[in-house]
Amino acid sequence: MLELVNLSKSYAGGRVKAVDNVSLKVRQGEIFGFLGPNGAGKTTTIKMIVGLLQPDEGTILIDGINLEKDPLAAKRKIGYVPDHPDVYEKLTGIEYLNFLGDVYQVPAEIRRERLEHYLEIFELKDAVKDLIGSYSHGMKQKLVLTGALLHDPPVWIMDEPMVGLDPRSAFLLKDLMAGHCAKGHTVFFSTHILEVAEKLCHRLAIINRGRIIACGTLAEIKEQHEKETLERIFLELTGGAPLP
Ligand SMILES: Nc1ncnc2c1ncn2[C@@H]1O[C@H](COP(=O)(O)OP(=O)(O)OP(=O)(O)O)[C@@H](O)[C@H]1O
Repeated sequence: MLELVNLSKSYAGGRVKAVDNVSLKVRQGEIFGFLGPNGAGKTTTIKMIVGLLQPDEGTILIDGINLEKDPLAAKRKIGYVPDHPDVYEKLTGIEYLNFLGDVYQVPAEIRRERLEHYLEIFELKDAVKDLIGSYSHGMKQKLVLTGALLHDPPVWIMDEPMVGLDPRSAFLLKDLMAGHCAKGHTVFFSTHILEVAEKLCHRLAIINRGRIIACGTLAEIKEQHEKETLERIFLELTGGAPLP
C-alpha cells in the first residue's frame, strides 16, 4: 500500500511549484499508472516517495509506515527503478546486485534463486560478470530492474521503466508487474506510453502542473470525461496547442 497525503514540493526558492497538494492511495495488489506531460511533476513525486527529495508539506505512507518518521523501515519496503539507469560503471553486474542484496539483507539462498531467475529471463547470465560500464542502456535497465526486485519489495516504484527496453524486455517487465501485484504487492509507475497504462493499470492518475487532474479506473475516467480514448482525455486535460 502506498498513500500520499497533501504532498507539495517547490523548487527555486518557491518559484516553481512542481507538486501541489497531491493525495493518492494505491492499494495492495494494484498496478497504478502515473501519467502527465513533460514537467508535470511525476519524477519529483516519485523522488519524494523513495526518500530522495524532502517534501515541503505532506505525508507519505509506505505499507502503513510514515516515511518521515521511520525512513529506514519505509525504504526497506520499496524497490525503486529511477528514470535513468545510472549505476556504478566500475562494478561488475554481479557485484552491483550482491551489493544491493547486502543492503537489503536478502538471505543467500533466496538471493541465489532470485538472481538465477531474473538473470535468466533478462538474458544477463553471461554479462553479469562484466563491468557495468560496458553494458548497453537496455542491459543497465534490466540490471536495475533485477536489483529492485531482489528483496521482493511490497511497494515497487518505477519512473518511466519502459524507456530503452526492446519489445521482449518490455513484455517481460509487464509480465513481472502483473506477477508482482498478483502476490498482493503494490506497483506504481510513471509512463508516457498511454497504451501500456490503458492495458496494464488497475487505476491511473493524470498529473498536470503539479496537480492531480484525473484519478480512477480507466472506465471511471472515461465516464467522467465522456471520451472514448485515454489519449483524447489526456490531450484535452493537459492542454497544449490545438490538435487536428
Ligand atoms: N532540480 C530542479 N530545480 C528546479 N526546478 C526543477 C528541478 N527539478 C524539476 N524542476 C521543475 O519541476 C517541474 C516538475 O518536474 P518533474 O521532473 O517532476 O516533471 P516530470 O513530470 O517528471 O517531467 P518529464 O516527463 O519531462 O520527466 C518542472 O517545471 C521542472 O522544470
